Amino acid sequence: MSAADLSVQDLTVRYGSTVALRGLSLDVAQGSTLMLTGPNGAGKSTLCKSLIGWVRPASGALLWQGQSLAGLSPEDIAARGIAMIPEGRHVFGSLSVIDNLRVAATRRRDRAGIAADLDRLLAVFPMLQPRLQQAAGMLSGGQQQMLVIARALMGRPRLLVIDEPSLGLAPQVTDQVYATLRQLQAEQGLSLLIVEQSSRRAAAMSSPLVLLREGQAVLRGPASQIDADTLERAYFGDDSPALESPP
Ligand SMILES: Nc1ncnc2c1ncn2[C@@H]1O[C@H](COP(=O)(O)OP(=O)(O)OP(=O)(O)O)[C@@H](O)[C@H]1O
Repeated sequence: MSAADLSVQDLTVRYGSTVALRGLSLDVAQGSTLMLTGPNGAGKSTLCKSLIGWVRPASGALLWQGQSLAGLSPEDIAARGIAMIPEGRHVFGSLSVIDNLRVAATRRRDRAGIAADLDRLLAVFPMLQPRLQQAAGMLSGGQQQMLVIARALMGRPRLLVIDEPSLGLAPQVTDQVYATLRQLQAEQGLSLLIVEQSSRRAAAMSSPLVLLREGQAVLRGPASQIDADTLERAYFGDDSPALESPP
């Protein structure tokens, strides 16, 4: 098994008196995908925000390639290769598609590298090519999702954290988004942590899966080894299945 790129250890996060994560531990292996699922309020977005320094944990550790992320600013974390796409597909609606991509590279000085990255990304996201001069706000939901993924990749992350990529998308469009993510992973060895509120969609990725409820991992394992009934019971909390060993 590959080394863990990301290791979350006994993480607790509080918002005032609300405990959003209670001693959560999980790993994302290098170049692999971890699907994180669970009902509303389970703590999924809180984990994403903790990883990129938007939220400070009360206790526990976040290790990236063996180094602690404690106390680092979001900019420092991004510079170490972690990017997050928050829920809601935030494109700059009045900017053109190409300018949305260029904005992501404003801190880079390597013009040739930027041009090469744009070419590479447009090969992965061909639907953006004929729309480069269009306002991003005019794109369909699926195209906007592709654009925010492409934009995040302009920073050359090693780990991409995506909060609810399928939100509001038709199933067929969601399939295209996932196919593109798989292609990126195969080509670039990108590590992925993907939040999916739908446990069925999360399980369909046949990757390791962690199901959160009330800030705790109540089920985990390779999706192929978790049957639909067990998944549903864990999700709704009717009966807590025994914890399996971590993926
Ligand atoms: N800024 C905040 N202030 C106070 N409580 C918060 C804040 N953000 C989240 N919470 C609470 O923390 C808990 C976890 O929320 P979080 O958004 O991480 O869950 P989630 O699994 O992502 O749910 P959803 O899918 O609804 O976004 C919830 O009880 C939520 O109400």
